[in-house]
Amino acid sequence: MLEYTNKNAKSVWNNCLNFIKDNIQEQAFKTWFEPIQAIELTENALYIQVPSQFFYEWLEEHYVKILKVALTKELGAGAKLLYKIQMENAIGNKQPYTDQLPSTQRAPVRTQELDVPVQNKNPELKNPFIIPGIRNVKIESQLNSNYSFDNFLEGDSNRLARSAGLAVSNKPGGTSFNPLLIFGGVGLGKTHLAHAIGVEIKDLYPEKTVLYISAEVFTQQYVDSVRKQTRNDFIYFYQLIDVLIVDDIQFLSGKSGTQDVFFHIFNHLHQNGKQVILTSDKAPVDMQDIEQRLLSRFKWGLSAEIQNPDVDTRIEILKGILYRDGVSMPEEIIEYVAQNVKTNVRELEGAIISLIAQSSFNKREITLELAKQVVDKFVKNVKKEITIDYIQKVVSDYFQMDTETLCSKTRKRHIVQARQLAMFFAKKYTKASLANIGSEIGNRDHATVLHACKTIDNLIETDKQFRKYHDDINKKFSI
Ligand SMILES: Nc1ncnc2c1ncn2[C@@H]1O[C@H](COP(=O)(O)OP(=O)(O)OP(=O)(O)O)[C@@H](O)[C@H]1O
Repeated sequence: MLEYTNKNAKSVWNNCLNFIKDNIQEQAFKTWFEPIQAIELTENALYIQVPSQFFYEWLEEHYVKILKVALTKELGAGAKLLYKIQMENAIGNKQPYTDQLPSTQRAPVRTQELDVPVQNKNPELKNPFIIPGIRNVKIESQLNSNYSFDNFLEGDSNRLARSAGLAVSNKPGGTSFNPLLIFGGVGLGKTHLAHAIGVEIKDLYPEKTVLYISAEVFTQQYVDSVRKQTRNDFIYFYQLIDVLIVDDIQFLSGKSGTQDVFFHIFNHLHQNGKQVILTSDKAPVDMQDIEQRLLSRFKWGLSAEIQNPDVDTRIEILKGILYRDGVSMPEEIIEYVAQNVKTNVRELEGAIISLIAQSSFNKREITLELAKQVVDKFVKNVKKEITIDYIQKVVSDYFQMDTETLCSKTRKRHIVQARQLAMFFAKKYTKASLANIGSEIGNRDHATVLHACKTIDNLIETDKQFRKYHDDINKKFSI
């Protein structure tokens, strides 16, 4: 009887596959349909087995319509598709077993059955942090213990983000700040705060699995997992985390595969009351090439901005560094440095450290005169860096593309506009001729550069969003 049913399930499924194959791309068919097994047919319901929960979610997300059409053709209007999820490596059971789920038409993706902690089912998953061949289920947090709340000075510029971070640390997953998105310009302390939250949680809740990862490393791991066909392990791994901290989330921009996988991981964690902390160099509203559904999730919790610190906070930060390094310095020198290095905290740190170094190497007393020399050099050096190369880098970083793309021949509007902005800034901030600018930025002629500058002037006048791009980037050059 079972054999008879199996045979029917298979033939019904085969017919469905033939139909699906004709309607989707070959690679998608291979990836998402070939691994499926038809396992049972009861009246109007077909049970299929899929290799993972992620697989199920993907099918429901992307292929539910075509599945419905195919199955209705085979089994009539009341056709139902039911999924069984294969759980590999179950404890004490070498045989795969399944969790069962109904098909939906974008109904809730998760059901009770799926909420069973993945941990227990898959103790041997591959940890993307571990070199192949070495097994280790213990997840290292990758946190930097030098970054703590104690040495993250509070000021008006970061009060909201810092307080929200503290609240999240005290009750990870239990506040409405989930996700907590910390955003702000370069070198203002996002990474520091993100680590501090993780370190504090580890102190308060040592049993929680906390993981800090940059979006860049996350992307590399995902790409590797696709290459090595360990995508499911990758997803399982991330679903084990209690507190996931992803730094520089804007890096996911334009990477639709990684965004997709992150979306699923995010949903899993969020629905299971796990805490997600994200940092970004822009507010969600300004992120480009990030899928809407992901952006809307970023906005579920709290987006807290870190701004440039005011002079009082800069003084406190400098004092913190001096205290840490056991160096004393006259108040007027600290104030001088704080008043003159305004760009961001990283540069403030850089200036005071070079001042300390200068004085100790040259065995000179730290005087206001020495401070002036160092700061002058420091600030001037930063100014000197505005070259066409630097402009191309800043503009392409801002739009999350590489400089090759910026300079390419493409006519895609957003790339053309980024290129035109780079030309515009090159004209504004360098002494290079139009012809020179053109030849460095995409090998164009002087007329193209002239046209670019006019177009940008015009866009700044007429397009509010574009003006914001211009102003954001311009800030990076005006020191
Ligand atoms: N409020 C603060 N108190 C003390 N140190 C700070 C503060 N804000 C930033 N810093 C220090 O400034 C430096 C730069 O901070 P961080 O790396 O966290 O910046 P970021 O915003 O993540 O920058 P990026 O966008 O480049 O990644 C770090 O050394 C950090 O410790």
